[in-house]
Amino acid sequence: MSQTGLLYPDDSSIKHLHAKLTKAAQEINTPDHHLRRLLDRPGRFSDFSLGIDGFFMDFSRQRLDENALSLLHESQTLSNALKKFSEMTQGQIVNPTENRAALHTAARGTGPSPLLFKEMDVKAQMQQVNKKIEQFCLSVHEGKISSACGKPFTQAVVIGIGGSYLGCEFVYQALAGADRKMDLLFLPNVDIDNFARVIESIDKESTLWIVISKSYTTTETMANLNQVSTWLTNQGISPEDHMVTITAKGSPGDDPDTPVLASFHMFDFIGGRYSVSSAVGGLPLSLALGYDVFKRFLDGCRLMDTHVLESPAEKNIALTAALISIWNTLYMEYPAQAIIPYASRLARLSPHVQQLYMESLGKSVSPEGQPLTRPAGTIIFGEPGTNAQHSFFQLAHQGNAFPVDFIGIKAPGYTGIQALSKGVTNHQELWANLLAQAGALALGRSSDDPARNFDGNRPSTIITIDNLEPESVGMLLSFYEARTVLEGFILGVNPFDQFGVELGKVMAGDIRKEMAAKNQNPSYMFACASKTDNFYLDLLFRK
Ligand SMILES: O=P(O)(O)OC[C@H]1O[C@](O)(CO)[C@@H](O)[C@@H]1O
Repeated sequence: MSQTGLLYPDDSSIKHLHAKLTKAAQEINTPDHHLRRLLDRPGRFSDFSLGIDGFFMDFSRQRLDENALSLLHESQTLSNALKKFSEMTQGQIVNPTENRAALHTAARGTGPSPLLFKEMDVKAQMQQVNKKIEQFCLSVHEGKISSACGKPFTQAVVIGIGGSYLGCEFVYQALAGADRKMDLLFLPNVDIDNFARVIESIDKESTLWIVISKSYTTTETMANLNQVSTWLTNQGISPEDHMVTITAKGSPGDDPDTPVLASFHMFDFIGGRYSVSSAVGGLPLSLALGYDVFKRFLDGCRLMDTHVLESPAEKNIALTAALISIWNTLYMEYPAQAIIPYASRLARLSPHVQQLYMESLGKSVSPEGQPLTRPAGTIIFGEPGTNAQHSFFQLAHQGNAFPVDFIGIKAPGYTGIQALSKGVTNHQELWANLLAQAGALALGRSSDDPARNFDGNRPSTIITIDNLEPESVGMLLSFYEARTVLEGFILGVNPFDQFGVELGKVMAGDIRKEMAAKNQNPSYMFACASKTDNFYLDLLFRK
């Protein structure tokens, strides 16, 4: 299949489509295409919304019309994005720069059975890992596996960074309503105060440490592992008696002689930012909430996977969202995108999607190494509503506009007594604000006082899920994964490599060597390549 993408430089059909999309954007930027006018069109809401059981997406307040949407679908056709997505779930090499497949979908059972990859039955291997997780967690919960101090494990701390914790933290917080079997804490940052906060919050005698690192070389994670091990030993606890690892087969951490309570494999064909449905999420979430909850989360992921694989393009929710993202970034030229869940339990969704999207699409060359016509991707940020209204929505309404994904939950987790204030419950108040914000951004309100004038015409999508049960959270996670991957395929980038994170690591290594020399020899004179760095090291080490 010939490779192409919306950002490919030399494809004449792409150039022609790009010109049509650019013209369509110019039309949308005319007064008779203000959202006030678009929203008045007959059938606007029904034609610009899509849904499946448990997941509804209303994009009627996005600044596009039938013409623009139809042209955007042409970009999907030209790039064969949906076909490529399907091939991805079957184990084809979709990460050519690392010669890898991307089989995060197989971790929840999506794709053919058996799913053979390099003579390995991938699904069978993953089911084996999940079986091991289920059995280990049951033993911990039943006290058959307990701490070296003879106590049951009641808390677990994930030592991991990036995709080795962000997705897990998002899902753990989202599922806060589930019966908690253990508390889960996270130690991602090498900042010693992150460690300090964690040890203040745990009982060391009943805490299990979960080291998660696909490479087992990430400096921060290895430094935290060393810090925790040193602290435990100093506290009279043998680290290996309170530790499990999750790492790739053959990584430095995958040493059968490493004495830990248990070790679980992750696979090199699952990238960190796509790994929460693998053991990376499976073990911590099953320890905290029970394996059945994790299994229900996987069921939700698979439901959305199936929709993306089986629905026709014009009914495809994740594809449509990917096309809208491309439209807003490339043609409407918005500077960023916000994810604003009107649910405090989804507070960690945008940090997870930040890595998922920006580490996947923040590229400037095609998988074949061709410079793209412009760098891909945009900035993702977000906070829960209604908090965001009292933080940065001033700019959303009257400043440099940006599109918003509003996420609403039909039924909150809390089912206790609910007071009425101004005649409504708090959950209803939450929804009143969500709907009002989307409306105000779209419609605005004219005023003779310029400071009080709202020009509106500011785009948003409203995503509604039934609740914060595991299945709903799984659908939401898979939706953003699929939206990211499809956008990458359509643009013509490899969504699965991340060489951009390497230079900083190398330069930190050079500075680290200078610091280590000083620690060895206090009279050492810093000799960083950069005089600025020498200034800061002198400052840092000055007594
Ligand atoms: O799981 P590892 O190998 O420690 O990597 C942690 C994170 O660091 C990154 O590799 C970026 O440096 C992410 O892609 C990854 O999720």
